[in-house]
Amino acid sequence: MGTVYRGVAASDGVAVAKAWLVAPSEPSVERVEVADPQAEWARVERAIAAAKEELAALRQTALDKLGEAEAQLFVAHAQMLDDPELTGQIRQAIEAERVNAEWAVKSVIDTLVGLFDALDDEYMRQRAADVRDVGSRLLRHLQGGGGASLADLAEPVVLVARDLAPSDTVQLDPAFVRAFVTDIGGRTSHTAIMARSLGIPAVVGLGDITAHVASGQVLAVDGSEGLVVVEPNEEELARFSAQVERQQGERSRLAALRDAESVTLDGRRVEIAGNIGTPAEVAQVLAQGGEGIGLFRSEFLYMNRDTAPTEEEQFAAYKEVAEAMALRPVIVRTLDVGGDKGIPYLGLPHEDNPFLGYRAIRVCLDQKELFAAQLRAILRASHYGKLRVMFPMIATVEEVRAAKRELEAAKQALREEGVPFDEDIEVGIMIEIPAAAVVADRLAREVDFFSIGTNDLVQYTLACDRLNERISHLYQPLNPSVLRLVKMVIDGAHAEGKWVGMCGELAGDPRATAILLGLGLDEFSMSAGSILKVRDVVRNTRYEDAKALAARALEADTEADVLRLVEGLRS
Ligand SMILES: C=C(OP(=O)(O)O)C(=O)O
Ligand SMILES: [Mg+2]
Repeated sequence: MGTVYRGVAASDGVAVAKAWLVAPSEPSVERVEVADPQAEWARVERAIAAAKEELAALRQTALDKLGEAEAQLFVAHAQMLDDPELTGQIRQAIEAERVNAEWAVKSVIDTLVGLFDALDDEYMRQRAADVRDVGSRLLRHLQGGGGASLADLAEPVVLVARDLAPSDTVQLDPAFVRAFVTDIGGRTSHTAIMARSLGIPAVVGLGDITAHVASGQVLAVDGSEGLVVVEPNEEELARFSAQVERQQGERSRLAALRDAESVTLDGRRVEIAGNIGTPAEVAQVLAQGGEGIGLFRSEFLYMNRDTAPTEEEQFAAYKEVAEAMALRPVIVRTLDVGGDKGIPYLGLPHEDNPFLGYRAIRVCLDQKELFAAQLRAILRASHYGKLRVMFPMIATVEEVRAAKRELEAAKQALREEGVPFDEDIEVGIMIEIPAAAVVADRLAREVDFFSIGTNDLVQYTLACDRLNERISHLYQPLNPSVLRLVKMVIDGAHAEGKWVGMCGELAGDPRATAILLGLGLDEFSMSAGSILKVRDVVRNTRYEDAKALAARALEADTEADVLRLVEGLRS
């Protein structure tokens, strides 16, 4: 039998392929005295040129696949290699100590990383990670070239990594990357969300899988169960291969649902939409038959750059999405910064409890100019499609009123300037804080719709950090406590004639679909890769049965009991 490891099921699907260790433990670098320091420096110059070429290619890939914001990261890395401060220190180390290039690069990079790390500040830690990334790239080129680059993959593999850096994820080609498994991360970490949107099976939070696997070993991965089998025996291999085949058949069956209606057997219609972070992701949502965009995480436009995007830049991005979706609805969520989403130039202070701190709507209501630029951009773009605006992290009725006042002020200014926008643009809020769920009946009077953000709602309800794998057993989206809150939200909105969507990861979990239908959810928004699976469940469920199931789930004692109820309905 192969050795079995269990982690967090992050992205559905099974795969069998050889392991490929990403950035295996740093190549060892020895200190060697050299006779010709000039020749060593020339080696560094060649390595820098090669690294910059590689970064330019990465930037182009990021631009094509993800958009300008992500591409900026690679520009920043290339700039670091041009920084005379950095290159000067490397050169000096070579000349003064008469040491080999590798040693000089490693010691300069290590010192810099140490300095940044010691500052205990989110921005500086990110800088440290960037410097480390640039340093490893340089070392790789000094030690004989780009052999370890993911872009060079030529056969199907399972990636094995501590975590995946942006420069890794951007290169993932589903044709070669059959699955990935990582030491750290939870179901809602960015790596996991990325895996689901690419439709790649993944298991994360495995602890130290990188220490137990060598490149070339065969791995069988079950992303739905969170299982990894290292060197499976024949019997296991046969079982997994049969599953892979079934999965391929299932994929073609689901593809036929691309243009089908999202309607239950007894006629209840819901909307199934996609979540995106950049305009480039719209294509994936449309390819999977998404009926709208239920969440455009606008903060991605603000990341990996040194200043906030201007009103014009934002306008262009929102307009692009509005037009690409034609008249299908698009919900733009205003800036959700803070917590796990750092944006250094906004000058957010260091906080002991960032998830309970200065973030999202709290920042926007405080930094009014930042907010106004975004609201103007969204309103202007609303003229070109069917945009809706949504405020994140609402805890109180006053916050909604204050946010709406800012929106009204932006509208008034545009009217005075004669700039066209959709006067009837719908306004909604995220329900992701338990306080908001509890007073949903009151909040419903203030807005046109709600969208439930279960990623945060679950962490706040169970007091369980969504990124902490040590307590991932407590991160229970189907815990009856969460379901009861969801019910309060839906009932509160419906009583006021308002509709309710869900854009947290639970909306894309087919195990939850029948319960959410039964609770009365009107719109489901998820990673593109889940759309067809959820539509399939909707089309095979009777609304009347779903209501009965939901009623029983609300009375269950535990999440495990809820899951057993779901299994009962399915079998
Ligand atoms: C959709 C959500 O927002 P994010 O994951 O961006 O915090 C959520 O909290 O469920
Ligand atoms: Mg959230």
